[in-house]
Amino acid sequence: MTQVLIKGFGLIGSSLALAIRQAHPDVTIVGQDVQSASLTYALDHQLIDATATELTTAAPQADVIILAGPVSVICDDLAILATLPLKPQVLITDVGSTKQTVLKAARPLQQRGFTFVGGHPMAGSHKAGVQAGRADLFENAYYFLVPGLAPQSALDNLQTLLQATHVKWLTVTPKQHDRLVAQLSHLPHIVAAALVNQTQAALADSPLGLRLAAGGFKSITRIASADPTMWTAILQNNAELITQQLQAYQAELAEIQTAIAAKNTAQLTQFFAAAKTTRDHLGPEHLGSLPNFYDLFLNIPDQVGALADVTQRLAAAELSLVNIHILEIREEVDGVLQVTFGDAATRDQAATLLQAADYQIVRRD
Ligand SMILES: NC(=O)C1=CN([C@@H]2O[C@H](COP(=O)(O)OP(=O)(O)OC[C@H]3O[C@@H](n4cnc5c(N)ncnc54)[C@H](O)[C@@H]3O)[C@@H](O)[C@H]2O)C=CC1
Ligand SMILES: O=C(O)C(=O)Cc1ccc(O)cc1
Repeated sequence: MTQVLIKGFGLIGSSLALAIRQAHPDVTIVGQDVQSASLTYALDHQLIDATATELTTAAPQADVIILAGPVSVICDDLAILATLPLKPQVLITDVGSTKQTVLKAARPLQQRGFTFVGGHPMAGSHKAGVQAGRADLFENAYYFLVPGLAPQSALDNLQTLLQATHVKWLTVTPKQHDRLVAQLSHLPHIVAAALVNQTQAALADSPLGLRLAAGGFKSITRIASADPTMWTAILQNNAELITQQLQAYQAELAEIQTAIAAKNTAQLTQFFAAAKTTRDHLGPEHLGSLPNFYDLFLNIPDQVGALADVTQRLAAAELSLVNIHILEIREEVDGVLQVTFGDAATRDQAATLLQAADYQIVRRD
């Protein structure tokens, strides 16, 4: 029976596990993570069949190894794998957001004759952790494959294993990959985080400050909620290309600053018109890549039927939810219920409906 080892069992690792389970229920999935709570959750929810504590002992048993920790950890793991007595036919892959340093780190492994295929799903979320995992997270998204020295049969096997992700496969070189994602993903994350930090500082003396922000600020900065450890590793592993693109972006900002100072109406209008034309052709957010999901967190009383009451109210109003999850509930203490929706409008309608029924909404994101 095929055994798949997934090291780094967070958002991406758990979402891939769910997709593998869907298409290949007979595959044994072993999870490894530094956070034992993630593995307990994964076992409890049947995302994995077993846990592993050490790569050194788990990897030699595996037929497929998926490295899904932060990029820096993936590079370290590849160096360790090169020293282990792996199965000769093992297929090793990763999901890291950068590819040049990853492929470089895979060289010793390849020199020993093992097969490594670099991978990167262009879908995800600003949310981290095993509990955010979804089988349909990658639907319609592009999934980069960076074969390096791997034969076509290895790419075919990986695509078969991950067929339930319903991604669009795209084979690229490490450099092509890193250039594309520096511009489309890494630079936007820097811009979002910089905007949040600068706004926080600029409005520090305003009593309501950031809480006054409308939808525009929230949608352009959503990805600033992403995991800091993951993004530090990404920036360090794609530093050169990100630096070049940051310089080009700063030049764009300087140009618009000059146009504002010069009261150059034509240039200002052209600036927004060009962006609007390009953005309008991108299509709806849920098609193509980067699906999103929207959460409501509400207090629920420790009473039999509380969960059913919430779901019945939503069903009666024909508000469909993607997932529902009790975060904590202790005897005689209120619990927090996380209800996930496919779009912001449905989530907001659900919030209004539940508030009217005296449920307290503690957070939405
Ligand atoms: N979040 C996203 O939207 C996307 C992320 N990626 C890439 O996928 C990888 C994983 O990202 P996520 O799943 O989002 O992050 P995550 O934070 O949800 O999961 C990462 C997991 O790795 C574990 N981990 C960290 N160091 C470890 C170590 N030394 N040994 C074992 N486990 C370790 C963490 O405990 C965590 O559970 C990263 O390389 C990221 O760049 C790729 C596409 C999208
Ligand atoms: O949530 C979003 O919009 C993202 O941008 C997700 C994402 C994060 C990292 C990647 O390497 C790919 C996709």
